[in-house]
Amino acid sequence: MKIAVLPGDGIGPEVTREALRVLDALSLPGLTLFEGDVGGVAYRRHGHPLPDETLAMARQADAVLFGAVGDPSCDTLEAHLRPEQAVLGLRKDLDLFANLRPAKAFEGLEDLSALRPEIAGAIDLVIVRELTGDVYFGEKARGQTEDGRREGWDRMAYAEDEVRRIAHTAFRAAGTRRGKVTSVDKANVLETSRLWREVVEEVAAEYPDISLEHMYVDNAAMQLVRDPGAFDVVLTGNLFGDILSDQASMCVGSIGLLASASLGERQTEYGTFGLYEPIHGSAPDIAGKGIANPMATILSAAMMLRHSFGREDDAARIERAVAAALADGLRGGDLGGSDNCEAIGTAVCQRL
Ligand SMILES: NC(=O)C1=CN([C@@H]2O[C@H](COP(=O)(O)OP(=O)(O)OC[C@H]3O[C@@H](n4cnc5c(N)ncnc54)[C@H](O)[C@@H]3O)[C@@H](O)[C@H]2O)C=CC1
Ligand SMILES: CC(C)CC(=O)C(=O)O
Ligand SMILES: [Mg+2]
Repeated sequence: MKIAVLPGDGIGPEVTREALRVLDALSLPGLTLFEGDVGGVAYRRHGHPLPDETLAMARQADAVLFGAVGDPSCDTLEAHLRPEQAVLGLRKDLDLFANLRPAKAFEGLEDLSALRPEIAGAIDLVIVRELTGDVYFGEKARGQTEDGRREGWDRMAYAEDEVRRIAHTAFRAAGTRRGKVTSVDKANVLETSRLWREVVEEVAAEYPDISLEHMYVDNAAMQLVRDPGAFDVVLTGNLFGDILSDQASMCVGSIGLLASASLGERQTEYGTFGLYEPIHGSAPDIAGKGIANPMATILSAAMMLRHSFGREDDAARIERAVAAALADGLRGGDLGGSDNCEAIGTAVCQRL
């Protein structure tokens, strides 16, 4: 079982280190780790945020464990050299079109949610976000209007097959959960969304036992804080899913808690090839202080064991250990506490 470890920038290396300690504590047989440069650190060492050797390492692995990329000192670089291009490039190159972002209440954490405890306690949803299309990957440019004003544009588009495959992912996921898909779009305004809705309806016909509702993204943002417990599977595009998942994290308690799996169709001898990362970024404001919450990355490693290595028992062990650490009062700064990154990693290891 080969894992390409790509820690990246900012708090990426800090949280990845703790996830690796947890994996190490499980003493899994046959695990081999390879580490590669990615993001701003790769740009400085190799002149590119996603060097060829890193890409080759990811392609040859059975799974990728990714920290985060992003570095304010790179913000003025040409777009294709920005650190963020590394994660976008990996997702596209590896055809990881299905991004699963589960958000579930932790017992004892309801009071730390941005929502009232009785509302927060009911949250148990998964955002199924399309990850290789939409406005993130559309043609983009800067120019000038005819009357000389600066303008910038990004093309938003989805082809029907792109919508169809992510819709199947969502309906299959709903079949293993509470049987409900909420497809989130902006079909009252966007042509892209009108096609999205049409194709989702076609796919829904193949899943008669799953209920489907459509919701505009502005309403979805509101409903997510009004009654998050009403959502089961949220199916949406790249841009809307990015925004709604950060919002969902605060319904649970913190962005430092939400994990993700980015999957495609490629199968290895152990499971589905995937890339696993916390939903947060490189958090430059707290980087280097050792105070980031590594739980999102640790939970991403659990998702890796489940989806890429078929080790459900070990995945559940990690998830129980994280829940137990929270139940025992472990709190990073993001949750108003003072436990540092390493202490949280240690606490999770002790509860495996
Ligand atoms: N997948 C990736 O690599 C992502 C990269 N980014 C990049 O990260 C950089 C920073 O972006 P931001 O918008 O600030 O988002 P961010 O998610 O890095 O941080 C937002 C806020 O949440 C806090 N935070 C995030 N993760 C935390 C953790 N584990 N523990 C405690 N606090 C945590 C940060 O300190 C900050 O106040 C940018 O360059 C951005 O492009 C952003 C999101 C995802
Ligand atoms: C570089 C960004 C597109 C990454 C991000 O914000 C995300 O995937 O959540
Ligand atoms: Mg994001």
